[in-house]
Amino acid sequence: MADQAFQVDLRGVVDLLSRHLYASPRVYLRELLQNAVDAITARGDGGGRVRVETGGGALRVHDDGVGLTADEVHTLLATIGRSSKRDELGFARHDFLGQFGIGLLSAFLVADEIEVVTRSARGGDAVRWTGRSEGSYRVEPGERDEPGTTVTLRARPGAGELLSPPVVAELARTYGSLLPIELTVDGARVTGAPPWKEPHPDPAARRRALEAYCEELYGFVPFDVVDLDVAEAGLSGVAFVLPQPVAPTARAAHRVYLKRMLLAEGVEGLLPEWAFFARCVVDAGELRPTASREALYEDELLDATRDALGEALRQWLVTLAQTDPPRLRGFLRLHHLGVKAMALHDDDMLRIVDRWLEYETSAGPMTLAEFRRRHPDGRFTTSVDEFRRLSAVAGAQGVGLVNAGYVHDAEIVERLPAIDPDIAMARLDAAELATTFGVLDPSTELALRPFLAAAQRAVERLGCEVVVRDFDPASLPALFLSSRDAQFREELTRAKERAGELWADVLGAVGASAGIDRPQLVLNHRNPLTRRITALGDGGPVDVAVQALYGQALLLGHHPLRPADTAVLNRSFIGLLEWAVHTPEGDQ
Ligand SMILES: Nc1ncnc2c1ncn2[C@@H]1O[C@H](COP(=O)(O)OP(=O)(O)OP(=O)(O)O)[C@@H](O)[C@H]1O
Repeated sequence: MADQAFQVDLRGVVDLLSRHLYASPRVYLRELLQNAVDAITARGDGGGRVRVETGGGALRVHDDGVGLTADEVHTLLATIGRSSKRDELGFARHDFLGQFGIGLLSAFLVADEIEVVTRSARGGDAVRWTGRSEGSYRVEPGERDEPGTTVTLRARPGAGELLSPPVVAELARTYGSLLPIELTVDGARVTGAPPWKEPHPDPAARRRALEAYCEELYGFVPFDVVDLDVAEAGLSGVAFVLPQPVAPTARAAHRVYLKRMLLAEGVEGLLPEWAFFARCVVDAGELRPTASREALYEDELLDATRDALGEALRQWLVTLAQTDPPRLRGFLRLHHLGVKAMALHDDDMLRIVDRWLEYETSAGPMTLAEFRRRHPDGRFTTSVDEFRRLSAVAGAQGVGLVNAGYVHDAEIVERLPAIDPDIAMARLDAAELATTFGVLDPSTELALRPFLAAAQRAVERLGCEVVVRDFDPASLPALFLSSRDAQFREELTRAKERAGELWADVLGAVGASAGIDRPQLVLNHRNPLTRRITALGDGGPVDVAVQALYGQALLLGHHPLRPADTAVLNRSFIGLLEWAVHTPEGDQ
């Protein structure tokens, strides 16, 4: 028995295409334009015109391309999935836009009947092919003098809008305005050269034209325009640098043309992720579309292209640093996050960050390079809270401090030796600040002994050690210092409680050698209030006052509050209230 061919009801296939392949029925015009351009390419004698005509509820697309012979009409237009544009291996033939053999079907998204009148440039008579959406077609002699093809669609009920003159004109402009042929809609020319290839009298004029193009497309005047060229991918175009900061998580969408036909306006993944500060418009001859022709096909070439485009943007930045530092600073103010992300892997970017990006420091905002010049022995903090807490104290003591608490900052500072091995910036160990606090003179120290003993008792249970020092700023009554060493020791204590005897001994030995180093509550003798508290006599509220200073120092430093801390904070507050409003005994 002979093999039978499948019978396919086109309505099911078209339904499938419209639901799952194409984002919108608007693509029908793109597919018709694509076929017309491919036919012109196939004819191969240069020139070529495509005329689109609207009116009377119908759409006509005329091309002076290669056309089809009667035989070709039977094989190509009657078989879904049959394309004349693939070679035996199934790869897309390089010059064509189409390759899958389903494009023409998309016309059924808007019409129930497609008519193709065609005459082959290779000879033979004109042929008329009429296909219907339920799957039947008819071939008969057609009328046409010149080689080429005319496709006619009549709007199906409900699809009239999509074939109306203004919508057709808009669709033709959207998809086809960069096509390398002459495209007209009802006589009006739609096509022109890509704006980045248009000739201009001088660079300033070109720049103004591209800015205007960006404003028309995206609604913003770009911070800068970067030319893009990736020979491998046959790609050219421009990147517009955004004039506003954007969230790095916002997916950057680019306008991509393939062989001068618009692929989509919102193509993702064209640039490396860090380059979220740029929007591109590019045309590529070698990149491949997915079957829906709405996204780029992920392959090695796209990978390599992405890298090359990233390199172009990186080069732009390096050049800006060399030629126009004020503009570079302006750029960094907007897009420091992207640049910092680059600096994690790229030495040139790291140099730019080091030289040009301003950081918060204890001596005001300045670049890391400037900071190192002023404070060869400076320190950095790895959290914003720690910086806020300690910068005034550090500054007052001549210890330079950089806030490296924001995203990527600590890693960046730690990576600086990659660009200069002599750069060594250490993390701040909060306890080291205490050692540079001014000590009191011996007689004051002696006089404070009884107070210190009482103060120590008041916070003993909280695992903290009280010291009195003399430091700036005088407005700060007390400071809580938890050194990493101290945290290490706390961890040890906890581990010891968990571990068995054997390990406890080993850990104990480690602990002993680490020295006694508890978190410190440093009371500031330069602060008038603190000074009055240290002078409180036996009957005074030393307990609650010291606990209140402890609580306040914790809050000020954004330290996490343990349940015991919260309890002490409450108790001291109530205690102080009682002192404030207590009734002298005689009045009762
Ligand atoms: N305007 C035209 N002039 C000449 N041949 C055409 C024209 N339109 C369609 N054809 C022929 O019909 C075939 C099928 O067209 P269809 O649009 O379905 O697929 P395709 O363009 O090959 O691929 P794709 O699915 O990627 O668009 C084409 O390969 C081409 O040979």
